[in-house]
This record gives sequence, C-alpha cells and structure tokens, in this order.
Amino acid sequence: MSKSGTILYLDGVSVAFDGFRAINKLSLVLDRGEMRAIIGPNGAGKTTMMDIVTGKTRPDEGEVFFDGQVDLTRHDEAEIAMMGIGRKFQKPTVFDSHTVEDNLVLSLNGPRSIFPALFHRRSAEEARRIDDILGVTRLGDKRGALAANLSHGQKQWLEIGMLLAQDPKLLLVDEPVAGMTDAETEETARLLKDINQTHSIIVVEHDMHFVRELGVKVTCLHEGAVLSEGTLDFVSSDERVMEVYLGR
Ligand SMILES: Nc1ncnc2c1ncn2[C@@H]1O[C@H](COP(=O)(O)OP(=O)(O)OP(=O)(O)O)[C@@H](O)[C@H]1O
Repeated sequence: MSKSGTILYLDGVSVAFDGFRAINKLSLVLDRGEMRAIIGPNGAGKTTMMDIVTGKTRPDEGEVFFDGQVDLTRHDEAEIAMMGIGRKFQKPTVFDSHTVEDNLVLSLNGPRSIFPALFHRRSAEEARRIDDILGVTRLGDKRGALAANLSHGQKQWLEIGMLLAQDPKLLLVDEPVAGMTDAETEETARLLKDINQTHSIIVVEHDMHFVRELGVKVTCLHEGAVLSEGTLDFVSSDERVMEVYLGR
C-alpha cells in the first residue's frame, strides 16, 4: 500500500514482551487529516500501539511511518515529539497552581524555561495562538482561573489545549471522556471535531456513545491486531467484535 497521503502508516508491526505478543502483525493506516477512533477490550494492545508510534516502545518488526516518509523506528521519543506527534495520557497533568492561560503559555513550542516563558513580553503571534486555543478548548472565560479550580472535564480540555500549543500534526488522545459528565462528553466530541479541521487525530476510547458522536471510522483491536474496521455501525454489528468486546 502507498504511504503517500498518510499521516500514520503501520504495516506488519509486532512487539513481544517476554515472548508474549502484545502487538501481532498490526497494520493500520491513517490518512492525512483523518480522525480515527480505536476501540477494543483491555489488553488489546491500544496503549502499546501508541507507545510504538511515540517511540516509547521499539517494535520487533514492521514498518512505522509518519507523514508518508519519516521512519519512526529510527527516532527516539523526544525527536518524535519534536516532529509533531503529541500524546495526551488519560490522567490530566496540568499545573494546578498556574492559571489556564499560563498553562498554555508554558506549553507553547520553542525552547524556553519557565521564567522567561511567564515573564517575557508575549509576541502578537503568541497572543493570537493562545486566544485561538482558549476558544477551541472552550476555556475563554476561564483564562485567569487557576487550573486547580477547573472541573475534571475542563482539565482534560486544558490538557488538549496544551498539546495544541506544541503545534502537533498528529494528536494521540487516550480515553479523553473517562469520568466526564454526559454534557462534557458531548462537548468533547464537538471539540475534537473542531480540532480535526486542522489536525489528524487518533482517539482511544471505550465510551461508545462518545464514539458515535465523533462519527468517524472505527478500528477495533484485539490481541494486538485489527479485528474489524469501518463505520461504528459496521464494527459494532461484527460478530467477532460482539464476542470479544461489545457483547460482554
Ligand atoms: N512493558 C510490558 N511488559 C509486559 N507486558 C506488557 C507490557 N506492556 C503491555 N504488556 C501487555 O501487552 C498487552 C497489551 O496491553 P495494552 O496496555 O497495550 O492494552 P490496551 O488495549 O491498552 O488495554 P487497556 O484498555 O486496558 O488500556 C497486555 O496483555 C499487557 O499486559
């Protein structure tokens, strides 16, 4: 299959831990500009797949390409982050004692340490980017609030904003709506759809209501490989998916 036009290209990827194949000849292709939802039972290999993409885990075999041409297996975690793959873990890790705005300023890309970042005169370009991110993450009226005082959902949105501040091409988002209210969950689907206008996204999520709201192609992983792929209706009516995951 051609890699051109892809933002992420995995083919025949395997990795074993002590002889156990957590990822087993996995092939998964994400087009540039696409948002994809990844589902699958516990232990299916979702986290390990993201660890491979971000350079945390090296595959034993297979091809892993970013943006059609970058061989990710030749780069380490820091290089991969610099190249434009941003990852959001499940648990928010915002700086509680800083304001929402300062959390974003601290995440803006470019070499900087905490004091220059907070005290240097902000350029017009930086101010515009912060405003854009506050808008897209629904935090415009929380700009001056301490991150500690945000709701759980707002903290997740702030962390997504901190990822955007690094200007990634591809965002990997792990279980963003776990612990959110229904209203926050629905808003998160809208928020990710907004971000998807300008970024490619992979979302790992167990919440099927949320996956339906996203309305994107779904890949179900099982035992380290793709079990089923297509629309949510197609995947969720696949007997093999019902057997290992949804029908439990
Ligand atoms: N560093 C490791 N050493 C040994 N086994 C591992 C390691 N990392 C993952 N595994 C195993 O690989 C398999 C896949 O795990 P992984 O965390 O990728 O699944 P997952 O789909 O993310 O599951 P969950 O939905 O529970 O997060 C599991 O059986 C896990 O125990």
